[in-house]
Amino acid sequence: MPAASLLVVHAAELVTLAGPSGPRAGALQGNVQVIDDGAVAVDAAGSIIMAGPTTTVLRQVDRAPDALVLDARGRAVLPGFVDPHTHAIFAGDRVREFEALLSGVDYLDLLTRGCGILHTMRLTSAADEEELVDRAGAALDRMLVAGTTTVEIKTGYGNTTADELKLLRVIARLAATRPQAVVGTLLAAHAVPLEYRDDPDRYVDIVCRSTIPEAAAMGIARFCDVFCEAGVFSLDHARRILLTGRQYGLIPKIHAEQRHRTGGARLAAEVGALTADHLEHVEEEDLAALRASGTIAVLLPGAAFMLREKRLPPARRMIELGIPVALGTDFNPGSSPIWSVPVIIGLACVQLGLTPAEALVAATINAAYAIGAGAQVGSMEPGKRADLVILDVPSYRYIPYYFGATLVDTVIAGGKIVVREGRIVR
Ligand SMILES: N=CN[C@@H](CCC(=O)O)C(=O)O
Ligand SMILES: [Zn+2]
Repeated sequence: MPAASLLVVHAAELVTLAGPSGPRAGALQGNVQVIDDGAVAVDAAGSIIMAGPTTTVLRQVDRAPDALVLDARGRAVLPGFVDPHTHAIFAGDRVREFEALLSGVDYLDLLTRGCGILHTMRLTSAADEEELVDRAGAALDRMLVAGTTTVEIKTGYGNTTADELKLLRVIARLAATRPQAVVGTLLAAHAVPLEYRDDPDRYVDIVCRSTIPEAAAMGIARFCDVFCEAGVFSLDHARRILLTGRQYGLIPKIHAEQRHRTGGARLAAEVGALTADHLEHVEEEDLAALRASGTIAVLLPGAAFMLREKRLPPARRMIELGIPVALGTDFNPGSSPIWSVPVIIGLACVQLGLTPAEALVAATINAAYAIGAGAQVGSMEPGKRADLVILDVPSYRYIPYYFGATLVDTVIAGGKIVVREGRIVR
């Protein structure tokens, strides 16, 4: 066993999330594994050596001479949050559009008028790589302060193949320079650019014949996603895009049944998508298909909240059926300008009826499996990346209870302290 170079000891509650491998479903959805007076030992390479009761860890793990010991008395220690669904690379914002939404304008009508996602696509396509790295980096800093140590980032605001490839380069630069682990997703089919409005098939041709093959060759994206929605990309478009992505080695993911039921959830099951995301408008037979295919439901209550969506995903029914549920922020400038996973946990409890334990599983280990990183992050287990969050409260149960509050004191990413007393350590 290597010597510990960092030890966190005497946590009031060490919430390890340790358990059998694979996403947690049904009765296991709420399996968080709490150790009172717990400790975690981290090696010099930034991996977890052991998590357990403080007395056991101190007895069994040797300490390097210069080891740093953090006393977490009175505090809860959790694995870093994993955000499995963000659109974090964009230029500008849509604060004025938010006011239009509040006054009753429909989110999808904005797209029809060339606004919404298309507005962000224009600004993002015009921005250079440097500016986008800086802007997304600032967003990732905010996420870090809120406890996110692993983040999935989608492209999707590029107008052309070249713009989408630019966004992939931004993802690669963020992955190389930020404290968080970053996972990339190609979302070339996010909105039909205005010039293809009358012939969306032609745009889908470009996505399938040029964007997907060229993007896959870069080796940056791991997943291929599509916004399957009435008036955006049809079920047939989505099928073609996801199958083409799969042919090029990109694992399917899908924005499904967000504003209307279009068959996206059943398509997810058909093409073996790892996740189906949103799912506000699913019906029982869609859930049966997801259950049968083992697809993870990624719920995004921030978007439903900001868009004042009346219909919410049937999270309790999903858990009852044994569908693993994960949570994401869906951070983006339109439907969810929310970067905080704790806020999402609060919404998931209050609006979707998850227990705090179920929501925590959804935002850590299940979110990790939702981006294919369940063996590396999402729980405190030997060999995993030492990503830890120390709260300034004694239990994870306070996260939804003190809704919207900043309870994160310290964040450790890959064994390094990156946030202390709520501030980034440079
Ligand atoms: N629904 C599609 N995509 C995003 C919204 C992106 C935007 O509005 O800019 C979502 O997941 O909610
Ligand atoms: Zn999204």
